[in-house]
Order: sequence, then structure tokens, then C-alpha cells
Amino acid sequence: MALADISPFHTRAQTLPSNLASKFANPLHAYKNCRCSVLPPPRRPLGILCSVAPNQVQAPVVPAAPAGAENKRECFGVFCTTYDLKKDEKTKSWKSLINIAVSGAAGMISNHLLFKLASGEVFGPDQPITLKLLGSERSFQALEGVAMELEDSLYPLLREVSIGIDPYKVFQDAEWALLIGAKPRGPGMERAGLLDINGQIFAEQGKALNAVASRNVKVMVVGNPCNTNALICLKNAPNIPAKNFHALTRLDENRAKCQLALKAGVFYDQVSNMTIWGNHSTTQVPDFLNAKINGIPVKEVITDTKWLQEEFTERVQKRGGVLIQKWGRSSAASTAVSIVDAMRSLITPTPPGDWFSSGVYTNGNPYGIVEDIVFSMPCRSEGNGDYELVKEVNFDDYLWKRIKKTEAELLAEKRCVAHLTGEGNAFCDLPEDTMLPGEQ
Ligand SMILES: NC(=O)C1=CN([C@@H]2O[C@H](COP(=O)(O)OP(=O)(O)OC[C@H]3O[C@@H](n4cnc5c(N)ncnc54)[C@H](OP(=O)(O)O)[C@@H]3O)[C@@H](O)[C@H]2O)C=CC1
Ligand SMILES: O=C([O-])CC(=O)C(=O)O
Repeated sequence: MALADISPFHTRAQTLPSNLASKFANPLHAYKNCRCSVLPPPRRPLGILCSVAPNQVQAPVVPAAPAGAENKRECFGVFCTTYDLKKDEKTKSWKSLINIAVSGAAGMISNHLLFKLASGEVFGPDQPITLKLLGSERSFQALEGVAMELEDSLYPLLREVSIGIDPYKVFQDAEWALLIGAKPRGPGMERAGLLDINGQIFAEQGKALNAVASRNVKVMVVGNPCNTNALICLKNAPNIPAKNFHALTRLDENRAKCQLALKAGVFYDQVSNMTIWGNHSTTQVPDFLNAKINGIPVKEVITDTKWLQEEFTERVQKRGGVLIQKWGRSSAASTAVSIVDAMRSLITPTPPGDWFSSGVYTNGNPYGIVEDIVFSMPCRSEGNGDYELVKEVNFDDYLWKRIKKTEAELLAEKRCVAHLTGEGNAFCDLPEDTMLPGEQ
């Protein structure tokens, strides 16, 4: 088959030297084996540049990039195909694309999350999306595997996929950045070491978001320790509102709802107003004082206060660790579900009277929690991507004491990463019991 016959890629096909044409006997295969850069405008190819991924066939030599190439975007395989949503009857009424960047895209959580995003579970059936997947040299091949699985899933809403290892490219124009990739804490590694290694990743990604992402990008930090990583990220992105950064504590909220439902003998959709206060760590505070079951305060439904203060609280705090002991790896599917929940909570109005938890930047909070940290608190949204803190919450001595403990832990973490937040020299005096939910 003559390469030049392959519409709509005439421009690119004609640039292939004849000695390479035989390697690309199936031209679609050729596209799948390269990371292709599509040159706008208008939306779609005037030409395609292919750069070689590690261990792969040599890419064709291409002519010098035309003006505007500095805006070039990378695409993967079938997602390099030209399309026009307004031409097709079915897609005519669709909204314009949303750009979603995901780091740690070859990891376990992403392996669940990406398919949920592509299926329309988050943004709905008339919302096409772009997935921009960030990996590393270490994970590049796996990332290609992920992209291939996305190709093979034939999701109609998934219109563009690109993969890359440079956050300055991958985060270009991102409207959502789901920051999942982080080094897991290995045996013998000090928490201070983990804070530093992962902090460097989030400092760099914050800078990249600041430079190239949409000015209103919503950032969901999942990689642990997620509160402090989110703080580092937002400090390195001064041109993006700090309010746009979240640390994922929705998994903790979901775990708490499940435990209360179990104890009360109800289905978990009857549990509402569940706040997780503070750090995504074993000092987090699942708030049973303000939570409700069937609209009734939990303490009136579950009268065993000792159970609430001890067993319930500890079970939620250490759920991640128990799961690792059983499963041999940390929560991935339920974490992906909770990321979906967290995103949906920001883009759909919160049911009247209810709220959701998210780790957000403390800046004028109504509770008296120390400012300038990322702390999980009760939030409400009108569904426009933004949120407000809930004012009508109660505190008692037990709750406030616990909140102060998790706050102290976050302040200690913050001191450990002062070198990454532009606040001088780091000084690490973390409490000994500082642990991620997965550590025991
Ligand atoms: N907030 C929450 O509720 C939860 C948070 N988590 C956290 O989410 C993160 C991701 O979990 P999961 O997807 O299961 O993890 P995986 O180990 O499956 O994937 C993590 C990814 O992190 C990337 N990474 C970045 N830097 C390093 C490094 N120095 N060494 C090794 N890998 C690195 C790797 O991708 P690449 O090479 O492409 O960079 C890897 O694919 C972890 O930090 C975990 O603790 C987990 C559960 C719940
Ligand atoms: O510690 C981990 O990596 C797992 C984790 O955050 C959790 O399960 O909540």
C-alpha cells in the first residue's frame, strides 16, 4: 500500500523516506509506535512529527517544524486521528474538550482511574476529554501499554491521549491535574526522606503547572504525603489560585461512611455530613460529632461513644494499612473511585444540607485552624469547580483536641519541607507516630 494513500495523513506520509516505508507497511502501526506531535492550528494535523520512544524503531526524519510548533501537542496512536465533533450528528451537541493531566499514569490507581474518566463517569455522556499522561523514563513502556489499552477500549468520549515524561509539556493547558505519581516509602526510609523526595516531585510539578496549565486548573494531589505535597505544589504555583489545590481525603470519608453504616446496620447512602479533618495520615480525624445517619446525628444512632472514639476512629485511620496487609498492595480501585467522587463533588452541586471533605488550603478558615497549611475540612460546592467551607459545624473538647494533634503533625511536615516552599531552611522534628494510612 502506498503510504501517501493513507488519508488524512498525506502530509506526514509523504515525508517518510522510502527506506522506512517498508517498516511501516501498516501505517497505523507506525503511528502507534511513535509519540506524535500534532501541529495546530486549527485543531488538527497540518503535519505530524514523531519522536522515538526508548527502545523503539527509528522515527522518520521530518522537515523543520512550521511556525507555531512551539505549541505542539503530543498524541498517541489512534488518538492522532483527525476528527471534527461538529460534523458528526451524534457528537454535534457535545461540549468542548476538557484537558485532564494525570501523573503516575502507569501506576495502580491510574489503571482504574483513567478508564473511569474515559467512560464518562466523571464529566458525563456529552463531555469529550483529552487525557495527558505523565510518566518517567522508568515507566515509559508501561505508559505506552496503558495508552494501548485506552485505544483498545474504544471509548467514544476519549478523543485525545498523549503520553510524555516532561511535566512542562504534559501539563500544557491542563484544566484538571490529577497528581498521583509519588515514590512509595521503602523499608528503612525515614518519613523526612519521603517528604523530601516526593516534595521535589511536587515542587517541580507545581512550577510546571504555573508555567503552562490553564490559569484555573483544578489540582488533585493523591501521591503521599498528599497534604504536604499539595502545599509544596501550590507554593510553587503562585499564579494559580491556592484554592484550586486539593489533597485527596475523600477515600477516608468513604471509609468512615462505610464503618458507620456497618455499625448502624444501614446502607451507606444513609450516612451524610461526614468530615475528615486534617492530614491524610493516622492522625486524621473522622468526625462523628457532625456526621448524620438518616439525617439524625450519629451519636443519637450509635450511642456507644467508646466505640466511636476508639474503634471507629482507629479503623478509619488505619484502614489503608489493614488493606495492605491483606491485599499486599495499597488501595487502588477504591482510591480511584474516591478521586471520581472528589471531582464530581466539585462539578455537581452538593445536595442541600450535606457536604464533602477535601484537603484544602487554610486561608481565612472559620474554625480557627492554623493558616497556610493544607487541611481536610468540610466543603460545599455549587458545581462550578469551586467550593466554600461549611460554617455550621460543632466542636467539642474531644474533636478539637484531635484536630490540634493532626494540625501539629501538618505543621511539623511543613517545617520539614521549608526548602521546597520558599520558606528557608528545613527543620524536621516529626512526631514519632507520624504515619501514612498504609503504614503500620
Ligand atoms: N490520598 C490517598 O487517599 C491515597 C494516596 N495513595 C498514594 O498514591 C500514590 C500512588 O499510588 P499507586 O498508584 O498505588 O502507586 P504505584 O506504585 O502503582 O504507582 C506510583 C507511580 O508513582 C511514580 N513515581 C514517581 N516517583 C517515583 C519514584 N521515585 N519511585 C517510584 N515510583 C515513582 C511511578 O510512576 P513514574 O515512574 O511514571 O513516575 C509509579 O507509577 C502513592 O503515593 C500512594 O501512597 C494511595 C492510596 C490512597
Ligand atoms: O499509605 C498508602 O500508600 C495508602 C494510603 O494512603 C491509603 O490507603 O489511604
